[in-house]
Amino acid sequence: MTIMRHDPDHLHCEHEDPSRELIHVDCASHTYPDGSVGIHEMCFHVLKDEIVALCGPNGSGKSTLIEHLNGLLLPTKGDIVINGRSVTRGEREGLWKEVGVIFQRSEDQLFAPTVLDDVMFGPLNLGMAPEEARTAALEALEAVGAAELVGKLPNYLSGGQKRLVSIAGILAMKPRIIAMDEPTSDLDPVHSARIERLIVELKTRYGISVVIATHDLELAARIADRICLVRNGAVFAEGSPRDVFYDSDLIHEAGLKQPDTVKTWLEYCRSQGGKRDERPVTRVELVRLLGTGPGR
Ligand SMILES: Nc1ncnc2c1ncn2[C@@H]1O[C@H](COP(=O)(O)OP(=O)(O)OP(=O)(O)O)[C@@H](O)[C@H]1O
Repeated sequence: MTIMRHDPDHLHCEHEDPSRELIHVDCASHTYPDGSVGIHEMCFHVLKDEIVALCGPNGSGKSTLIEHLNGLLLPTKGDIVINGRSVTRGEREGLWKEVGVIFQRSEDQLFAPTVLDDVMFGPLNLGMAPEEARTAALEALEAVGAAELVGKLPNYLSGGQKRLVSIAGILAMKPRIIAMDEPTSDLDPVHSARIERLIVELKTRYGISVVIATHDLELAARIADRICLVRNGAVFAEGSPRDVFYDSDLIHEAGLKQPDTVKTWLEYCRSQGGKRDERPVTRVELVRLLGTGPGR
C-alpha cells in the first residue's frame, strides 16, 4: 500500500478494491446549524476485514464523520453508501445492524437500569425476541470480558467498565462495522490494552471491520491496516501506518507529530549513521531492531 493523496481539485472517492467495500463516503459535506463546518467534501471508505484509523488534530472532523456512518447525522451535500444502500436517499432502515457507533463519552450510550437491560436494548430495538436478545447480550458481555457486570447499575461503573459495556451493547446487535470515537481516551494502561485487544479481536474473531478516531498514533500504528489523515473536514492522505508515519512532511502537514517509536528509530539511525531500510512502527519491532542495530 502506498500513500494516496486526495487532490482537492480532482476529488474522486474511488479506490482499488470496490468489491470489499462496506462503507463509501462520497464527497460528503456537513455544516452544523450554527454554520460550523463538520466535514467538507469528505471521501472515505471502509473495506471488509480492516481496521481503519482516522487521525487528525482537534476539530478536523473525525467525530462528525463517525456520526455520519450510521445516519446519526446526514450530509448536507454528497452521499453516504452503506453496503450498497444510500443513507442520503433515505435507505436507513436497520442501519444500526450494519454500523454500530461507540461514542467518546460512554455515558452518552448507557441509560438503562442495569447493564443487562442496557446491552439488551439494541437487540430488542432491532426486533429480536426477549430471550434471543438476552442471549445476544450475555454473549456480547462475555466476549468483551464483562460478564461479571451483568446485574450492575451502569451509573456506578468505572470509566473502563462503561467503555466495555458500551462496546457489548453494540456487539450484541452483530453489526458488520463498528466505529469508535477515541476508544482508549481517559482509560488507564490496563483498560486501554484490553480495549486494544478487543478491537483486534472484533476483526480477527468476529469479522467486524472497525473504524477508530484516535489521537493515539502509537495505538493506530499497532493495530490499523490503514491510516486516514483528516484535516479541515476531509481525508487528505491515506496509507499503511509504515508509509504514513515515516513521511515526516505529511505528518507535519496533518498537524500531527510522528509516533515516539518512529522518532526514536529515526534518532537512533541518525546517531549511528546507519541505513534506514527498516521502518518499525511498534515498540516490539523497534526493540527487535535495536538489538541488531541499523545497517547491520
Ligand atoms: N454539534 C455541533 N455544533 C456545531 N459545531 C460542531 C458540532 N460538533 C462539531 N462541530 C464543529 O465541527 C468541526 C469538526 O468537529 P469534530 O468534533 O468532528 O472534530 P474532531 O476531529 O472529532 O475533534 P476532536 O479530536 O477534538 O474530537 C469543529 O469545528 C467543531 O467545532
